[in-house]
Amino acid sequence: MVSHAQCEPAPAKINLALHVRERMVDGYHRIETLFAFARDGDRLTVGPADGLSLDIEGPFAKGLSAGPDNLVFRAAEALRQAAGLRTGAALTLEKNLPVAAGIGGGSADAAAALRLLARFWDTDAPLEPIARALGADVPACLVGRTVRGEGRGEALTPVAAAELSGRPLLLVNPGVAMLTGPVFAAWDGVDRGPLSSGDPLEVARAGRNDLEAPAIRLCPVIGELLVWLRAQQGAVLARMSGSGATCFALFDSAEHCARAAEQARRSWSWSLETALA
Ligand SMILES: C[C@@](CO)(OP(=O)(O)O)[C@H](O)COP(=O)(O)OP(=O)(O)OC[C@H]1O[C@@H](n2ccc(N)nc2=O)[C@H](O)[C@@H]1O
Ligand SMILES: Nc1ncnc2c1ncn2[C@@H]1O[C@H](COP(=O)(O)OP(=O)(O)O)[C@@H](O)[C@H]1O
Repeated sequence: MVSHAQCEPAPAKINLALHVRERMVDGYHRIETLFAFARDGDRLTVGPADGLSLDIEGPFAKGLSAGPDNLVFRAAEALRQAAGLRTGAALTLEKNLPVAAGIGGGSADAAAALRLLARFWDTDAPLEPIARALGADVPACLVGRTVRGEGRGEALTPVAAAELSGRPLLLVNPGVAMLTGPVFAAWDGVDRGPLSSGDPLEVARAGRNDLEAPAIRLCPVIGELLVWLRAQQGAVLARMSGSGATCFALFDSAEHCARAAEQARRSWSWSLETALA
């Protein structure tokens, strides 16, 4: 029996809106985004060991390296070094989220590893700098609540989003892995303006995902998925997350979400019926 202290959820990340503002001199793009999290995702467990080890199980374990390049492993190594520890950990990742899907699986796993191992190793080494070094989405995943991200997405401002919590959410992936780099590279370079501020649902609805158009150009089935999601009864907002290909819909009721989820299971490669955290 795994105790609560030895288990940590790694919830799926959703970009409720993602505005691309400009290409910076280092080649990266400055973005403004509204991050939110699902109630479900991957799951990480830990047990005692002399060295560091990682096992991956679950529906998306296949093809994912469990070696030192895995973000869980990199997070564990970085924390061990920052805390000056020599202790090990036997980690098991239950990989429920598709890989390279725009829902931050790797970033969520890295953040979960930091939270879990800080507890397991009983260290108060600051986690935020480690998160920043691991990837732009990792600081937001470390917070794990609705938050606004600027810069590369790592400069965070908290958002009051109590009314979003529990909102029925459907995630759907058409079965294609999207690499983030080519999608940014296919952006047309037009700054369509900032993300507004205020009520997060209104900010999201008034916003856009500027990576949708380039992702659809690279992978037209994403456009078909968005048309399908927007036609579902009770869908109040349907959009692509991150660089895709996963798209999400927020629903006005759990019943409408369940009905769409049932259809999605028949029509699309992967889907997850959940709610916003
Ligand atoms: C788009 C977002 C939105 O949350 O999520 P995902 O789709 O990855 O989940 C993130 O900004 C993903 O940020 P990050 O995790 O740093 O992306 P990486 O995989 O490191 O980036 C791969 C490549 O994409 C390009 N890239 C990435 C981020 C950015 N702000 N500008 C870029 O131009 C760069 O060419 C980079 O080498
Ligand atoms: N624990 C992990 N889970 C998923 N991907 C990982 C992990 N560790 C490293 N990666 C690598 O990170 C890349 C991005 O994956 P992921 O975080 O799932 O997608 P995205 O950046 O689209 O949200 C993948 O191509 C994969 O090789």
